[in-house]
Amino acid sequence: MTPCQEHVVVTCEHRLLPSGTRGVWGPPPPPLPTPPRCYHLSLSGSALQVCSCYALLFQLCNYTVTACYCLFRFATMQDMEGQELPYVLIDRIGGKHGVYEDHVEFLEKHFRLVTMKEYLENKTFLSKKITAIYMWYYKPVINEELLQSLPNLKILASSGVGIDHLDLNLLSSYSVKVSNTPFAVSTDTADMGMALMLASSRRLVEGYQLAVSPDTEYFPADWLGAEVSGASLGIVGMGTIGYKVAERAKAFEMKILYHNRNQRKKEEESAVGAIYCKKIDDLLQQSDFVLLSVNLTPQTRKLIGKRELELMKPTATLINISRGLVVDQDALVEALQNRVIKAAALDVTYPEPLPRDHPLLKLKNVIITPHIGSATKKTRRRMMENMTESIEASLAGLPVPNEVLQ
Ligand SMILES: O=C(O)C(=O)CO
Repeated sequence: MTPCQEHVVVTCEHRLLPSGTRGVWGPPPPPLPTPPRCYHLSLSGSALQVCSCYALLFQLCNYTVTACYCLFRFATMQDMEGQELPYVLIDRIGGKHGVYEDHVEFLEKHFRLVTMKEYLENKTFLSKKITAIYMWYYKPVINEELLQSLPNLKILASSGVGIDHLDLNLLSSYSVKVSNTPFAVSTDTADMGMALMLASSRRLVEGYQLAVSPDTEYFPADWLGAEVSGASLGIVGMGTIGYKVAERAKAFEMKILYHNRNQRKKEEESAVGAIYCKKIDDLLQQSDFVLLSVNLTPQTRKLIGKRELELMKPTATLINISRGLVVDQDALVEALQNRVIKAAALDVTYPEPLPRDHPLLKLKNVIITPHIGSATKKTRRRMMENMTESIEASLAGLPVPNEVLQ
């Protein structure tokens, strides 16, 4: 027998569960007032394997199993015969901001996907059907008009960890739950922080330009980088991503300082050798690299301004993998032009992309990447799977994995 999937929950009932009931955690629903009958469930692939595995188990225990209901993660599931898949609104498939084409096959096993275009063309029918929004990279844009038109909307699953693009109060006023994918993105985003730190300190972009330019002298003595190994790193925002950066920095034998709303547990600090700075100023004054990995909130908006940049060492580099608005960008341009700090490495800016004539694009001591912290194939797939799980759990009335709580 094929082994069952992880996280399988099965309830067996001698009657079919009421129509519309999906998998249930906890006690089975009350029996229906109709006599027991044998029902055929249309299940395929791993769902069937899970069911037959449990059916056998219950038969062995002398139960007559007529309906076997299961809910499981990461498994192919086909609904009961005749029962519709949940209608889920997406912006579009493919293109610049669309759901990835190679995710569609998976998604369509779980949902009836409705693109924005389709929705607008057939609003009367679809507005009552849609119970979830799958928000892939900030699309579709959510506003009051859309929320008003979707009376049965239960959940908005947003890709990535940042939720600064969402009005949580508005969503909650429509009783819509929100989920994100913080754990799926943390490893890659931490890697990106390290990549930016190394690229900036060792002048990788300039080095590349030098290497491909036939006219430039190759090893000028004044063209040296700074060491990452052994240097001090100040992490502002020690959440999942910040902590993963610390784990990586430990391998580079860096001195790690961090500033966070709450101090981490002692054992977590000692595992990476991180020292807590209650005051951000202390971290700014002592760090060779300052890495920003905070969420963008009203409290962190322009957290790093002229005053904070002036507190940093003139040899320091600012790395931003959080959100552009955490930094006062005008103040940063000025600080970089006047060598108040040495350099900046930014995966995020505002706006994104920057206008082509923006001064940040002209400075040699800046490297910029186009917000690619989580941009790997594996991570994007995991994000999509996490979003699917959250929608399914929410529609089944179960606790929602990665629910964003206000
Ligand atoms: O997940 C997010 O919000 C990111 O910006 C990752 O880079």
